[in-house]
Amino acid sequence: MNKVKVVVAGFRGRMGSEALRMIEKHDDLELVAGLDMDNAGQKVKDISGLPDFDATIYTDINQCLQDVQADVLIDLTTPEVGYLHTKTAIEYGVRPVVGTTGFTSEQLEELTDLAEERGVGAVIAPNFAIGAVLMMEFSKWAAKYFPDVEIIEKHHDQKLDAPSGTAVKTAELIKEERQSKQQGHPDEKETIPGARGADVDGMHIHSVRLPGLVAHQEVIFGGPGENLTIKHDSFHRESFMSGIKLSIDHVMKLDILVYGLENLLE
Ligand SMILES: NC(=O)C1=CN([C@@H]2O[C@H](COP(=O)(O)OP(=O)(O)OC[C@H]3O[C@@H](n4cnc5c(N)ncnc54)[C@H](OP(=O)(O)O)[C@@H]3O)[C@@H](O)[C@H]2O)C=CC1
Ligand SMILES: O=C(O)C1=N[C@H](C(=O)O)C[C@H](O)C1
Repeated sequence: MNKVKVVVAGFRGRMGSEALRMIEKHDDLELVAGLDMDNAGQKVKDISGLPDFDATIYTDINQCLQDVQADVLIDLTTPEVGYLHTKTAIEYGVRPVVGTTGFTSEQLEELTDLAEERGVGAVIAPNFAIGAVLMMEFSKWAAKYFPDVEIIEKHHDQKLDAPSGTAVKTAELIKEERQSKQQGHPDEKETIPGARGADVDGMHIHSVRLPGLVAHQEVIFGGPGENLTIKHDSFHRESFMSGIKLSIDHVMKLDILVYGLENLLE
C-alpha cells in the first residue's frame, strides 16, 4: 500500500496532538515530519505525551520540505504561521490541509490563485466537524425564510482569533442566500462599544471565550412570533478528525484549493 506521507505543523497543540492520534489509527497515513516552534532535530516520540512516532521535528518549513518527501501538510498553528506554511507548501507542490483559522479574505484569494497556478490540491476548512458543517448548511437553508439572524460562537479562552472561522464561514454562507440587510432598529446606538458584536453584512456575531468550553455555535433566526435556533457543540477535538482524514483523502485527487469541508461531502 502506498501510504500518504504527512507533515503536521503545530503537532504539540490541542488540535495537532489529536491529529497525531488520528494518523496513528490509519494504516494508509505515515507521519514523516513535525513542524514546531522549538525542539528542532528531536523526534516526535521524544516529546512526552505524544504518540511514538520516529518522525523528525523541524522549525523551518523550507528545510523540512527539502529534507523529507511529503504529500500533505496538515497545518494547525496560528493565523500568521498557517498562512506562510500553506503558501510555502503549495510552492513545494505539497498539498496543504489547513484547519488554522483567522486568514483574511485577501490571503484566501491569494492562496486560491497560487494553488490554481501551480495545479496543487489544497483544502482549507474553518471547521472539520461534520456536525458543524451541517449546522452551517442548515443555517444557509434557514436564511432563505428567516433573513434576520445573529450568531453566537463560544470557545475556550486560549483561542487567538475572534470571531471564529466557523462563524465567519457561516455568515458567508448565509450571505449567499439572503439579500443584504441591516438588522435591528435603524436608530440603534451602542452605549458601550462592541455591545452588538461584529457586523458582517448586517449579521451580528457575538464571541464568548471561557475556560471549560471547546467549540460551540448557535445560529438564531427571528421571524414574526417565532425563533429558530440551529446549534452545534464540539465537546472533544476528536470531533474534527474524520473531517481531516476525509480532506487528506480528497486533497490527493485535487488540483485546486477547496475552501470549506461542505464542498467535499457527498
Ligand atoms: N478547522 C477546524 O476544525 C479547527 C480549527 N482550529 C484552529 O486550529 C488552530 C490551532 O488550534 P489549537 O490546536 O487549539 O491551538 P494550540 O495553541 O493548542 O496549538 C497551536 C500549535 O502551533 C504551534 N506553533 C506556533 N507557531 C508555530 C510555528 N511557527 N511552527 C510550528 N508550530 C507553531 C504552537 O506552539 P507553542 O505552543 O509553542 O506556541 C502550538 O503547539 C487555530 O487556528 C484554531 O482556530 C481548532 C479546532 C478545530
Ligand atoms: O480554535 C478552536 O478551538 C476552533 N477553531 C475553529 C474556528 O475558529 O471556527 C473551529 C472550531 O470552532 C474550533
